[in-house]
Amino acid sequence: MILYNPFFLFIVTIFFLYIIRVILFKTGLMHTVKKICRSIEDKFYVYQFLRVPELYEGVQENPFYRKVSLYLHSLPSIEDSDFINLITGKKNNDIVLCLDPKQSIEDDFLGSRIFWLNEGDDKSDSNRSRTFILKIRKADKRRILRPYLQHIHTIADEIEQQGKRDLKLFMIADPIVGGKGRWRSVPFTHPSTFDTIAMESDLKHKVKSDLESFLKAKQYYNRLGRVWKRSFLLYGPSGTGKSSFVAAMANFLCYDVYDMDLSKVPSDSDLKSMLLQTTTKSIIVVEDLDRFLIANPTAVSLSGILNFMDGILNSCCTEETIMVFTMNSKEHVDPNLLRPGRVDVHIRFRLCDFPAFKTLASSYLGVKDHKLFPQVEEMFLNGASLSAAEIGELMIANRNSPSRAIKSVIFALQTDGDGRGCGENIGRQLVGNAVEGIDEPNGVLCADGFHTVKDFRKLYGFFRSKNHRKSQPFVPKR
Ligand SMILES: Nc1ncnc2c1ncn2[C@@H]1O[C@H](COP(=O)(O)OP(=O)(O)OP(=O)(O)O)[C@@H](O)[C@H]1O
Ligand SMILES: [Mg+2]
Repeated sequence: MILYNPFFLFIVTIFFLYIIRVILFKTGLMHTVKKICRSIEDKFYVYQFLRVPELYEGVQENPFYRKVSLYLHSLPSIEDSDFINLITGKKNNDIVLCLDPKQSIEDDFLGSRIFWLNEGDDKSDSNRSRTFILKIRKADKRRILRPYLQHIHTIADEIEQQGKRDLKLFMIADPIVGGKGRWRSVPFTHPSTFDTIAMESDLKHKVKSDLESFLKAKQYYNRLGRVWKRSFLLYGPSGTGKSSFVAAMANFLCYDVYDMDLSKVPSDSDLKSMLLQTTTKSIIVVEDLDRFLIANPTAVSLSGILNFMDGILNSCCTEETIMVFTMNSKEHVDPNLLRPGRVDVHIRFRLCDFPAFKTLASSYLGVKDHKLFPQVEEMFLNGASLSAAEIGELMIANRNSPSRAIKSVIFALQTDGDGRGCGENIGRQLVGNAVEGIDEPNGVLCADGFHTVKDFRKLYGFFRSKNHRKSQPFVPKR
């Protein structure tokens, strides 16, 4: 009889509803129900799909892809994605969420729902690049598409300006895994900065202001009919900080790094297409160029390298290009390869001298002065020298005892200091890992034989007057 009691039936219904709610929310069923509801809802709308490929015509970089990527990765809804990659950010305790290929994400704009799909890489087709697909209701398109795209531009620019972007290191992909002539990226977390590099501070300021004035000079380069490009050559013995300097430049500019390992580039045409794939706001680095040239490569020809250095291939890009070449010595390299205009800034990295040693002692050991310093100084003055890498290693190994660390450096200078630095560090105005000169914004830097900025300026002035060329005023744009 109780079964027909309305009160009892009410209680039972409530109980059942409660159980269903618990099942839906405590298990993944709710998610599935929502998905089904959404796919039913979708049947009532007509959608339009818009592709944002990373490359267009298979080779040239599409800057909008990068902006979309920045924008999507800043959306709070990324946390609700079914699959997400967790990657360590710039700081150690920073976790960055990164979209998985084939992953979709939702966005709301002006009251409309917009969907994005990360198409990822199509490994079966090496010409197909990564793509984002925008899915928008046709009914909403006229009203929101333009303002929405503008909104993406604005937000992405803001993120870039605030330096929130996580830097990437691009390397040439293994042809079997990543496709022929393609880049793959990993987070760039190199901690080197201009502050951590033992180098004359005046030189660091010159490099920084050179970079800054170059970035402001877009209109100036355009007016001259020149590709907006700046090339740096870092040369000097092993372990003197060339690669660390590249990382410091990238961290200073907040730019990605493209590690162009020429030995992995199969041909000149691949070199071209890989260059066109590089994105703006990045530094293209060619390490150990001298070794590559001496090895007499067959895959990439000298003219391929020259075209690359001249930036002809990048001339279709209106954005700035920064290239850095490193080498141990310029001795065996055709001077034509390093002529002014092809390489703008030559920075010479030297073995350590006493001031550089003191900088290292201060940063590695926290020691500004020590009773053993005069002995070390004398050894440097007598021509003994070690690279910053060698001294750094000794200091790290003995970091708990500064005296022991300095003694081990003295010992190494006695045994290894075989005069490599002899004549290098003595009698020079610039100390430590020194540059041979920094030019004016529209000029060229020192080549061999000009050891001071003054020398170079004299010669440069001579050429200018000879060619009856008037110096152009420097017009910063930004
Ligand atoms: N000037 C410097 N100041 C501080 N640390 C330095 C300096 N030079 C080198 N080091 C340290 O030595 C190590 C090696 O330096 P790095 O790889 O930059 O040298 P490199 O000139 O690129 O050598 P190689 O020519 O062999 O590639 C790094 O760990 C770096 O921190
Ligand atoms: Mg290096």
